[in-house]
Amino acid sequence: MSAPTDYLFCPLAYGSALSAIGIYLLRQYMQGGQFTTKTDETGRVAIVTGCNQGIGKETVLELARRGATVYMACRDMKKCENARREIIEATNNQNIFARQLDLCSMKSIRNFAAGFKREQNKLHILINNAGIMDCPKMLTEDGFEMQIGVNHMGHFLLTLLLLDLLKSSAPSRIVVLSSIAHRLGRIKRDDLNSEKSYDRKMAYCQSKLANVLFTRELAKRLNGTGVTVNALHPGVVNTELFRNTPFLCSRFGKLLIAPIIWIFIKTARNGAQTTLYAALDPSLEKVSGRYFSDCKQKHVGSAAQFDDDAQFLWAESEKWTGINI
Ligand SMILES: NC(=O)C1=CN([C@@H]2O[C@H](COP(=O)(O)OP(=O)(O)OC[C@H]3O[C@@H](n4cnc5c(N)ncnc54)[C@H](OP(=O)(O)O)[C@@H]3O)[C@@H](O)[C@H]2O)C=CC1
Ligand SMILES: CC1=C(/C=C/C(C)=C/C=C/C(C)=C/C=O)C(C)(C)CCC1
Repeated sequence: MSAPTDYLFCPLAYGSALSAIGIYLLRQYMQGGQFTTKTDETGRVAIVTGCNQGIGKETVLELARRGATVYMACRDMKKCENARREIIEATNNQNIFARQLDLCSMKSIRNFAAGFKREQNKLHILINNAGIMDCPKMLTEDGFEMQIGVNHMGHFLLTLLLLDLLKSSAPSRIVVLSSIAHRLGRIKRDDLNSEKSYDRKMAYCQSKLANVLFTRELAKRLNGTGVTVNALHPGVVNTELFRNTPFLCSRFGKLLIAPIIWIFIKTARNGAQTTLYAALDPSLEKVSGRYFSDCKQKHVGSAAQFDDDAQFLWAESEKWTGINI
């Protein structure tokens, strides 16, 4: 009979142990940079859009732990209330509020901003987090293609409606959740609303490029006001964002692809780290118009460096949403 220690010499056991350690280390590495700087956010007021789940919820949780007053701006009030209750229970911060905001509707956005201004006379942090990806062709209430409508136009209107409050509360920050996908995007000057043709993947990439171009143009316009605006890629994060991505949501995807992706994909908590860094890190107080990933400044894609595209998008966004500053 062989002794149990004989297994130590079995190549198969060695191989498996080394693979398991390798997979573990790779997964740890892929979780990315952590925001560990201690800050006290007591007395600071924040809005986070689309935060009943995913990266947004984890962002609110950490803001709440640090003492901030947070307005959770969500389209589904039942999901928002549940998340709010969980966050209050976990942090004992009672200053967390749930308010309705549907970025598919300019009326809802205007109602949210007006309601917020009736309740608060300060706003220090605006986090444009809500997003959708890969959806079939749909239009918002106001006739915008859904991905450019929610991811860019809705946040454009919301930000401009809140800008006076952000300015009077300076130093204050705007954080825009973009994506590495902006690198594949192109601003379709002749068909921004995808009326001539619609490709669901490219529509997402265009909307995330719009996030970076918006950040670029807004940073210029805010120069000297004490309000900064930065964009970021949170990493590839395990959230409901993939709900419309068929190859991942199919049985095949869940059984065969998901376990491989699991190695590379961040948890929502780790996906929130770059947002928290951009919103809170004291070293970024005067940094504006930049793009971050893994809690570090990164270069934007070449399509995000065209000032004339940024100005075109700004002018179109003003036209579509009927607001200008
Ligand atoms: N996960 C990832 O790998 C990556 C994410 N990102 C970006 O991060 C951000 C957060 O996404 P993530 O947490 O991953 O995704 P989730 O799908 O988990 O969260 C998105 C949130 O946005 C909300 N939302 C969607 N549509 C609207 C709307 N019309 N009005 C208001 N809220 C809305 C959703 O609400 P509801 O629950 O009601 O649907 C949800 O709370 C997005 O901007 C996304 O583009 C960027 C790169 C990679
Ligand atoms: C398939 C596959 C991957 C998945 C990549 C994905 C799914 C990227 C998604 C990016 C998104 C959604 C950006 C959103 O804005 C990894 C993890 C790179 C490596 C292993 C193979």
